Amino acid sequence: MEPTEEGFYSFSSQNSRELTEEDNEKLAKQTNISDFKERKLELEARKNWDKFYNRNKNNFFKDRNWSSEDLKIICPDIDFEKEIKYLEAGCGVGNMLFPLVAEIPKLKLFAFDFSDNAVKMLEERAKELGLSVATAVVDLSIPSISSPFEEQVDLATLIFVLSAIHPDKMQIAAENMRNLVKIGGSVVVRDYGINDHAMIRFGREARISDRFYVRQDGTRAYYFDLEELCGIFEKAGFRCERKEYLHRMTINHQKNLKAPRIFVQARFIREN
Ligand SMILES: C[S@@+](CC[C@H](N)C(=O)[O-])C[C@H]1O[C@@H](n2cnc3c(N)ncnc32)[C@H](O)[C@@H]1O
Repeated sequence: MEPTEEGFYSFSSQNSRELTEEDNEKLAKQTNISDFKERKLELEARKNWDKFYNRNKNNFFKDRNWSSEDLKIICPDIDFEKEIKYLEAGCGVGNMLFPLVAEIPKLKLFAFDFSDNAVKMLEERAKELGLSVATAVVDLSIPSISSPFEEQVDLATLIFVLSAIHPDKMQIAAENMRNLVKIGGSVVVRDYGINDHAMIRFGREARISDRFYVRQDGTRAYYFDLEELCGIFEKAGFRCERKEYLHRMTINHQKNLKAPRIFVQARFIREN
């Protein structure tokens, strides 16, 4: 585990991290919210993300500048010199899509999110940049959605999206992704992993169910076990081509704080 830059190291593995005694103490103090509040959060999921984007505009998530290099490693067989139909599913304001197309200009772009505000902000940025992006407002957790686009894509990404969906509806989301991607096409997922620092840090009255939490602003986050993530996509008709936990340690020397971030990352290929 060599530092890759000051205060930061990074590696990937097939295992998440072991919990420390301190982590276990923090987890033991977490308590569940009521069933009533859980149902309310589900009913208001779209509204809460819409409010999130209204409040934060496009300033919250940073452009994911790792996107093109990482995608080329995850999908070495895809020829990015050719036109590739690429969909950012759960696009937010396009923090994956914009840096990606800056590096891979031949991408044909598609994007959707269930937050109207997010999609509007993405459209504005696309217009400023003179980029053509087919956009739609789509809720991935509704069974059997019909594709808002005329064509199925070669490659789709779900970046920190599935974790925002209720675990009971993740299977539906994966099945919907199958309809959006052509046979042989890929879905690349990056999301929060079990035992991530942020999962341990939640306090009382924030746990909805096992590894599923609500933030102060009403948005939710699930922390995945890698095998569980693969199971969801395999059941939806995908083959898992690659899977890993990504380990990142951010260190604040001044405050003497360490934040061991854990993400899951996988590539699924539509089989039939
Ligand atoms: C953490 S943000 C990530 C946004 C973007 N992918 C990125 O990398 O910055 C999660 C996104 O998922 C969207 N989302 C949550 N549930 C969704 C659903 N059921 N259908 C479509 N989008 C959803 C939210 O509106 C939000 O934009």
